Amino acid sequence: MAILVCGGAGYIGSHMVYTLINNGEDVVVIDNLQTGHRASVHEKAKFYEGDIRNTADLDKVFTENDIEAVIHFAANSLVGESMQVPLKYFNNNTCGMETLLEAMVKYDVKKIVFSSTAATYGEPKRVPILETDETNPTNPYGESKRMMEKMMKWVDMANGVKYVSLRYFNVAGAIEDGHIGEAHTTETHLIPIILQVPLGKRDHITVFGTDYPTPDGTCIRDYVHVMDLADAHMKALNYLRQGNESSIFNLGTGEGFSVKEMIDAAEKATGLKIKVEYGQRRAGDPARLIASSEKAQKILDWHPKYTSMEDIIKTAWKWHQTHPNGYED
Ligand SMILES: NC(=O)c1ccc[n+]([C@@H]2O[C@H](COP(=O)([O-])OP(=O)(O)OC[C@H]3O[C@@H](n4cnc5c(N)ncnc54)[C@H](O)[C@@H]3O)[C@@H](O)[C@H]2O)c1
Ligand SMILES: O=c1ccn([C@@H]2O[C@H](COP(=O)(O)OP(=O)(O)O[C@H]3O[C@H](CO)[C@@H](O)[C@H](O)[C@H]3O)[C@@H](O)[C@H]2O)c(=O)[nH]1
Repeated sequence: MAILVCGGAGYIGSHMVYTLINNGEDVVVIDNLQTGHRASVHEKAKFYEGDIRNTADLDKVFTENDIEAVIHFAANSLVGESMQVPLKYFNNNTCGMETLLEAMVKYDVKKIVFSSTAATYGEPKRVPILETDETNPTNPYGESKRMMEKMMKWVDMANGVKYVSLRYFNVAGAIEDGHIGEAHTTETHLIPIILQVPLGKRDHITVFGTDYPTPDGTCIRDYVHVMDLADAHMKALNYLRQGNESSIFNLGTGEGFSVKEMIDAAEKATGLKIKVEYGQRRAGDPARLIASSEKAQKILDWHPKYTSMEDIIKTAWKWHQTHPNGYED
């Protein structure tokens, strides 16, 4: 039987496909390539160019393959954009989940591992954030993902589709050998933007806000390596295979780093000076997001290998240096 990876041509999805294949799994990918890259998909995976909102595309995948479980990455995920065009997020993310779950029920597929996000929490009342803390999303992206979690809960109760929802904090880095990595045409993430400066693609990095209630005034985030994340998905899949109940897990390292600290770490990782300018806050940015991943540690036995920001950035740097134009190289 095969694992269906929805959005397997994207940044995190492509790392997941490699990890699954290295673990001896058969993999089928469906991706509409709106932000993904065909070249990022492992050659041993069976690839379908299709849209998860299209029932006919899903029928084809589920009838031509014996699918054991789904790992679901396919989504739009730009926080700022979601504030401008919320319906795009409710359509692709929330409606996409509806058609996918419909197909899973129809074809009797009873396991799903889902990409959720720290954005489901909104502005946290305390850090580190626990899975049982309140969810009050402050943007349509986080809201769409929270709605997707709730849909899975009801479909579990009605149809017995078991889920693991993984709430990622800030995903970063690339596979160690640097042959796949983060290649978003519209890049908003901090680490790739910082690295565009030493790559000569950007004159400086603008730090969004220096007046946050943090020790150096810049926002604090919990950065987790993409390969550690893929490892957590393998563990979540095996957790479902063992017949366990549906559950939600945070995925982060449990340690926060400020934007300034990340720029310092990037200077060390690249050995190059990075020009910085200080700007206004970006709307919707919480001051501090740090995960408690104790639940994932205890129940999934997940222990992230990467805890040094310099090491995480070194893997991203290797990818960007060898692929300055992403998959166009
Ligand atoms: N990158 C992060 O820091 C982060 C943090 C928390 C959660 N997430 C979540 O992880 C997932 C993957 O994120 P990413 O950074 O790899 O994004 P990405 O844009 O690189 O990957 C998403 C993939 O899904 C595909 N896709 C989108 N809509 C589709 C549809 N309707 N049908 C078929 N394919 C579709 C895209 O073409 C792309 O290949 C997303 O669900 C995102 O919300 C990401
Ligand atoms: O040019 C830049 C880009 C970012 N930042 C700051 O860097 C931090 C991290 O920003 P970014 O990399 O854009 O990540 P987040 O906005 O924290 O969001 C990511 O992490 C969330 C979980 O924490 C996920 O929900 C989102 O999908 C994912 O994009 C924030 O304080 C930004 O204000 C800058 O100062 N300058």
